[in-house]
Amino acid sequence: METIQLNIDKALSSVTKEQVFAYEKEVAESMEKLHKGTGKGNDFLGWLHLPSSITDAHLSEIEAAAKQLRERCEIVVVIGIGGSYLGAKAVIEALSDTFAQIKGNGNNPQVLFAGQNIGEDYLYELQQVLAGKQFGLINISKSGTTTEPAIAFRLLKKQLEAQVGKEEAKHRIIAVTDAARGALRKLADMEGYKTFVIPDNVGGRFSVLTPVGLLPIAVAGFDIRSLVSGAASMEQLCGAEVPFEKNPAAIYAATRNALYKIGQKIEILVNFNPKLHFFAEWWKQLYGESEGKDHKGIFPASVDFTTDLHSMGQWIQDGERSIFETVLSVNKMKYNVTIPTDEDNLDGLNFLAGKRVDQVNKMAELGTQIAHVDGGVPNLRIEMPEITEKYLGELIYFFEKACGISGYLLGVNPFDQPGVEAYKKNMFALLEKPGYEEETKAIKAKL
Ligand SMILES: O=P(O)(O)OC[C@H]1O[C@](O)(CO)[C@@H](O)[C@@H]1O
Repeated sequence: METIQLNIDKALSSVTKEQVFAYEKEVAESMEKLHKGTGKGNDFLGWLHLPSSITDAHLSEIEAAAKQLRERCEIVVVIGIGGSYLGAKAVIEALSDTFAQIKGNGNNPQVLFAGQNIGEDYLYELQQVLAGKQFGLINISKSGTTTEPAIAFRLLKKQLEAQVGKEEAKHRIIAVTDAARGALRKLADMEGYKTFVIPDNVGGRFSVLTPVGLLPIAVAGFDIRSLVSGAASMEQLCGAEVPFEKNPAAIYAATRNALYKIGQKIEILVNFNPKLHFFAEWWKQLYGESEGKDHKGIFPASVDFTTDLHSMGQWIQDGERSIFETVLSVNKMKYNVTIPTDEDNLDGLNFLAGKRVDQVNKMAELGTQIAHVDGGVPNLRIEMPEITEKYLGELIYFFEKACGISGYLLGVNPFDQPGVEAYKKNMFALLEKPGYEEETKAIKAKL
């Protein structure tokens, strides 16, 4: 059976296989911390066995709720930020027709996103798009108090109620939040919205395989069962009992830490397929929030090739040697486009006539790998047979498991994010939120 494959051969000119394998014992200890729940942040390990423990009844409930929204709405706006946004966005973008918003999306509603920024023009333009449309809302917030989604929900809830009335609006709003706590839970219970629970022991960035990701993905018309079963097969392949050399999550975590140790402090997740752009955004939150603490951590960056070879390519080839690349490579395209011959051949490209566009892309990929490795950029490669729900599920779990191991190798708590509170505190102080009087005084003195 085909699965995603990790290949670290082209990183081994910078670190040796021995340096990677020297992590075997520490990886085993990290793995044990995850599986026995003895490490830092052990109250947030609910993602570890999530794929294999999701029940058929749970998936059916999500599918039924998605069906309700799909029947009533031509547009569904998913409101959320960070882990309450990026997983669904990543999977939907990867699986969707790139031009679905122009072409229409068959029987599927358009899925739009809000609450992932505080852009006034973004919200205004979204409200205009929704005016006169049959739309619904999925409001996702674990805490229920995050400012960005709360502002978007206020605006869009009002608009929806004005357009269809309070009673109908109730059937078009679903809340995904904490089981008992938080403002969104309170509001949903008060208004009688359908709700789904984000388990207490699953942090935002590890929540894509809960209703946080599964509900929007099902609304968009994709197969959540296949996504979960892909993740479940990776749960086995990355299990605690799988030996180090055969365990892709262990090898990935060890290699990136070995590289970090020799000064490769930036990891660039590379794709050669624009559909994976938002997958990298999801990955950046996963690794950035998990590892960037105690003044440590690999900085997770991303590029879309070949697009960014014409902008960032120079830096990557020739800039400071503090980077390594992890390339997401997709074997098989969905469609077949052949380059035509041209009588005049003014662009000199007739040597490509009859070749598929993807053959050119694959040679760009290989050429880039060789150039970057020659230029001193270690290269890890993850091959994906094709972009389907199953392989995205595998990739998600692979990165989650490796992230848990890697965070423990680094010696941090991979499951908290205390640093993100700093901007919130200042923003509230500047906005003179009641209760922030002291902070307001202090911050104003700095202006
Ligand atoms: O789901 P919530 O509670 O609105 O949080 C959204 C995001 O905000 C953070 O808490 C901090 O940015 C992330 O960890 C999380 O994914």
